[in-house]
Amino acid sequence: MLIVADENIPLLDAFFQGFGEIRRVPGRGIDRGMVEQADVLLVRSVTQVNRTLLEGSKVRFVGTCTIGTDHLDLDYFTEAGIRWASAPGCNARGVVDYVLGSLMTLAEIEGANLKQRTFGVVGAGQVGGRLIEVLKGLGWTVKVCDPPRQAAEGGDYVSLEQIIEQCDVISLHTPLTRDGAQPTWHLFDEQRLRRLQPGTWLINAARGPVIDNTALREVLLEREDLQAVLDVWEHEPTVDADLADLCVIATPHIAGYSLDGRQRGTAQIYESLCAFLEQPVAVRLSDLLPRPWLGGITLDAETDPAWALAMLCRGVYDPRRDDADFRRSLVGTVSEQRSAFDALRKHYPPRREIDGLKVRIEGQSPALQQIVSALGATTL
Ligand SMILES: NC(=O)c1ccc[n+]([C@@H]2O[C@H](COP(=O)([O-])OP(=O)(O)OC[C@H]3O[C@@H](n4cnc5c(N)ncnc54)[C@H](O)[C@@H]3O)[C@@H](O)[C@H]2O)c1
Ligand SMILES: O=C(O)[C@H](O)[C@H](O)COP(=O)(O)O
Repeated sequence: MLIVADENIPLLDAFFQGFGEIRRVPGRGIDRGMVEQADVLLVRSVTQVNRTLLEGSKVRFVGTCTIGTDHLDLDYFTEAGIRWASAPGCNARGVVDYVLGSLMTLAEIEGANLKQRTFGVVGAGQVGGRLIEVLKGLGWTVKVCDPPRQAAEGGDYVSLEQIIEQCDVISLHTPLTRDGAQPTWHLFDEQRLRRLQPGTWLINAARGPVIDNTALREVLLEREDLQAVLDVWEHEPTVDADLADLCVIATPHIAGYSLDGRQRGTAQIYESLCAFLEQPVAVRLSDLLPRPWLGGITLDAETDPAWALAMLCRGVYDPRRDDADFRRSLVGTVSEQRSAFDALRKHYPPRREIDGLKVRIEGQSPALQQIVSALGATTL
């Protein structure tokens, strides 16, 4: 069996060497010639997998080690009888850590009290759902917009217009869709961006085109009160450097790049391939993941809860380093900037998730206890 795989997929040998030959290729450069003789194609989000790439090839299974699937032509897969799998939820916790780290940074910059903010989460799936749980666990006010979920299950949801009118922190966690009843392409267009409440913080760690980037640049130029955090960009790996300049935090699509999340993505696709081939699962991620290294933080019961929260979140992930590295890369020609975007991602340093955090509270502090459990960390 020949497996053609994006060279940036971690643990390729550990999971897939038992199946046959693995041919590693650069994800952005995968072409017809490379996949013609492949039985299995393993990708990440940077490879467009469609008729143009696959027609006439031997590929029978496509696995994307990512949550997002907007780079896959699923209609074509159905037509061609190609089985596929994605990795739902694999790096959701990493994205939540990114949002929390960004909120702590924004709060510090603005001297804001997060308790007094109203949080709007757009998209309540694997990422948004976890984020809502954490924010509510912290006792903060959260409003949720998810029309597909609302239609399917009912529940306590608000409209996007209500999010815009009532929230001063808005975090986007929808897939990128162009068709269907609730398309998300340019969900935040110029008109909606202009209606954001004074002082709103807008966070996008979903997909770049969920916000009209040109309109956002115009609106941010006019309205200094708005703060934008962007991890994803229209036309990646090309980034509008002027827009990045106007953002309070700008990063190169690494919100979900926790080591755990990336390795979990590979593990989930391995399990799907085993199911496709009707083979038993022989390799376990738990045997491969390095030990959590965030063990053993001790807090005194007298510790200020707001300080403790910021310290715990930023101890796990502080977006300021990625922001600084990214801004330094936005120089030179467009082609140099595109290469730098990919290089920052390819050589991303290991980062662990907040679940691995172990906290000892010395004395009794219900407020600190609430924070630790809301974050999903373990109390020692
Ligand atoms: N920046 C990153 O590193 C990173 C990492 C992981 C995922 N992502 C992106 O985040 C997206 C969300 O991930 P997820 O795991 O939560 O996906 P999910 O499929 O579990 O959840 C998406 C939710 O969005 C809802 N939704 C769809 N259209 C909507 C609309 N018009 N308005 C409001 N809600 C809508 C869906 O009903 C669903 O509940 C992914 O599709 C991916 O594009 C980015
Ligand atoms: O959809 C996802 O899972 C994320 O956006 C993922 O982190 C993208 O990373 P990439 O596949 O581009 O390496």
